[in-house]
Amino acid sequence: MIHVDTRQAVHPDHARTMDTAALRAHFLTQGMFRDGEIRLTYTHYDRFIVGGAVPAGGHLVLDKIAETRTASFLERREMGIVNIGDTGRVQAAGQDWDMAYGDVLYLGMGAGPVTFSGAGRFYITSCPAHRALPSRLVTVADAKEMKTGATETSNKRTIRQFIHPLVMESCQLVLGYTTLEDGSVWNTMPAHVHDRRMEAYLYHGMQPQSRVLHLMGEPQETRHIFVANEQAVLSPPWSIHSGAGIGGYTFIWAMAGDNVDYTDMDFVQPEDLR
Ligand SMILES: O=C[C@H](O)[C@@H](O)CC(=O)C(=O)O
Ligand SMILES: [Zn+2]
Repeated sequence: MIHVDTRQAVHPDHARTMDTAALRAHFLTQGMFRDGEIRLTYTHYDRFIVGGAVPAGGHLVLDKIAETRTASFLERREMGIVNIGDTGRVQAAGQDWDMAYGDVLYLGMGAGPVTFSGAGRFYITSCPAHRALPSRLVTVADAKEMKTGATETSNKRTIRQFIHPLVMESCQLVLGYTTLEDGSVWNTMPAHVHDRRMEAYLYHGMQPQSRVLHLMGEPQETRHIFVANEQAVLSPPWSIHSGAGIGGYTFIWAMAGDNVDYTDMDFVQPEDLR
């Protein structure tokens, strides 16, 4: 069973009028990881898709969805998959890959139906592509690691870049994940925006009772969303995306847009946030 939820793009003038329920309905995705299901959210920001596939020992096939009106999901798209569960298998284009926890799989345009099996909890990201590039498994050892932040500023963390020009080629997709050091709580502070690219943050590795206070909105018009484990926030091009957690967490960041330049960010210092 494949379930797709569509989210329209929201103008920042509209977003600033929203109450908590409306902010959550437009920008938060909940319940993506359910046993035996593929659950996707299609956002009109850069036509990005995020979702979950939990085969729970069975097989799940992502072949096509009505929303793209293409013969196959990947006909004109590329995909990045992160396994946030136990070892599982992904099959596409006559190849199969065993994915351990934390591994990332890139599937190029035209790879055909995608089959998920095993004990994996697969986080799916996808965006339009303009040419077929080779599919590739990127393990944690292959990723580019970046240490940033400091204990004094409560934001010491490791950023791992997987689908990134320094590691491999993609069309639009840029993806990796960031893990907070014990006792550090803040991600992406100082905050930034990049109007050229939308972004999605999937928070995971959290205790069930824990929450991340995710910050969004224009830098001088911020709002917050309380996020639970395995929920994602869709970040519009005009929005900051930053957060502080009650306990430890990891978040998968994925972007699409005009460039694949990870360093292209317009920073906003804390004193300029409102
Ligand atoms: O555009 C890049 C993204 O927002 C993230 O990679 C930032 C991040 O992981 C962090 O600062 O912890
Ligand atoms: Zn960003």
